[in-house]
Amino acid sequence: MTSTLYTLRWGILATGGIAKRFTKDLLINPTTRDVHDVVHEVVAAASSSSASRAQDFLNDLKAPDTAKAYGSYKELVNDPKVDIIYIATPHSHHYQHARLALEAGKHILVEKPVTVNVEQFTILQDVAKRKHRFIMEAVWTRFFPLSLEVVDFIAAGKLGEIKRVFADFSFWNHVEAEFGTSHRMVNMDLAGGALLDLGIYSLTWVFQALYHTQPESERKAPKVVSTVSKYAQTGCDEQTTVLLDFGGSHGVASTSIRVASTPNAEHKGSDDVRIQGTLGDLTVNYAPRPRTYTLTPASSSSRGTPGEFKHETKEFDNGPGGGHGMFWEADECARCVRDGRLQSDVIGWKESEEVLGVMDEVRRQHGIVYPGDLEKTEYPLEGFGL
Ligand SMILES: NC(=O)C1=CN([C@@H]2O[C@H](COP(=O)(O)OP(=O)(O)OC[C@H]3O[C@@H](n4cnc5c(N)ncnc54)[C@H](OP(=O)(O)O)[C@@H]3O)[C@@H](O)[C@H]2O)C=CC1
Ligand SMILES: O=C1OC[C@@H](O)[C@H](O)[C@H]1O
Repeated sequence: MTSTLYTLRWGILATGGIAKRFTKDLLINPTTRDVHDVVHEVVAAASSSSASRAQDFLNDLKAPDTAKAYGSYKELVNDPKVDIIYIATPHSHHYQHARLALEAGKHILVEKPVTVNVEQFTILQDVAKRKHRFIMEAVWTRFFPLSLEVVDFIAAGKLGEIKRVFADFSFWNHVEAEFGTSHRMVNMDLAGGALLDLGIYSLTWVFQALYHTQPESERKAPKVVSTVSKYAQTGCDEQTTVLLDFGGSHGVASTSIRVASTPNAEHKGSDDVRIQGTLGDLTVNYAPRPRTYTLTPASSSSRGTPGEFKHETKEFDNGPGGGHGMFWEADECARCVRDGRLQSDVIGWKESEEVLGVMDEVRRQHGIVYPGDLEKTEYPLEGFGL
């Protein structure tokens, strides 16, 4: 138990949608979520377009007056007051921006997916080791108390042997009208497509249940087959289903930007995640930002060993203190940096790499290649605002 309060000093790289949401969470007092060992300070933010955009961002969020606004990412990563950089640019740009921050000696939290392919992430790991700096992929879902409890429940064997996992994260959109061709969701120049943006959450649940719950030495990459429908206007994947075989246990990870389990705001379909073990079934209401899970034991008459749990739905507060739930991953960064760790156990480098490996394989199976320099590992490259 740490008795002193550790402060992690953040620099925010980019000022778009998720940067705003994450920074708002950083500014919430951790005691509102019963966290008493770490605290966060927003020291600076940078926009690639102008310092005034970064200043507006800080003002809108009511960041402390001392927070600096920069008009370039380079200035931000060279600010000696910043410990860690949160990289919130489109996925296409993560590798170049992560590299920029690491090379400047900063720890990094990189939005999902950490890079567009395994090759790029492998190089980031090498740089992090060389510089002795922390990197984590910002898969915030994994740090929700609900996720941690579900993973512990499965790892303790309480659901028996997990045989199947179905996980979906999808949006119900009129793709042509709402995303057109330039929105980052569909724009190949920004590594768009359902798989990397949303499907990563479906894969996260499959991996949480079938990979992370195994002892580290027994974790193995799954066999992968997949089907993809492409968006006619840009060629990105608009609907992807991946079958994963973990040595006889199956995962089905699906994603779509056309249809979803929430057709409209009032009416929701079934839960997004279903985990089936030999002792029972566990469903989770919503893949990225879970709030409830429901346990259903298998009928004891059909089993030698009945599960030691009852049918119940458990509800969690997924946004204490008025937040969105992104602060839990930030708390993990603070503890890892405080303790001199280069990676987290909750989403370590190997697991991010395996998930990315599945996405690489799906893209390989369907000939999806991001254009220009997006898949390259050379650094620095022109055109990334460096
Ligand atoms: N964890 C989560 O829940 C979510 C995660 N994400 C992830 O966050 C990342 C960013 O998504 P989001 O915030 O929605 O995206 P936005 O388009 O809202 O913001 C991206 C920001 O990146 C900067 N940027 C730098 N270069 C470019 C470029 N060439 N084109 C566009 N923007 C550029 C801009 O900031 P500036 O002008 O200040 O430099 C821009 O505002 C993605 O990787 C996505 O997967 C997104 C949504 C939710
Ligand atoms: O990470 C994400 O989760 C929520 C979605 O709104 C967003 O598009 C995606 O990037």
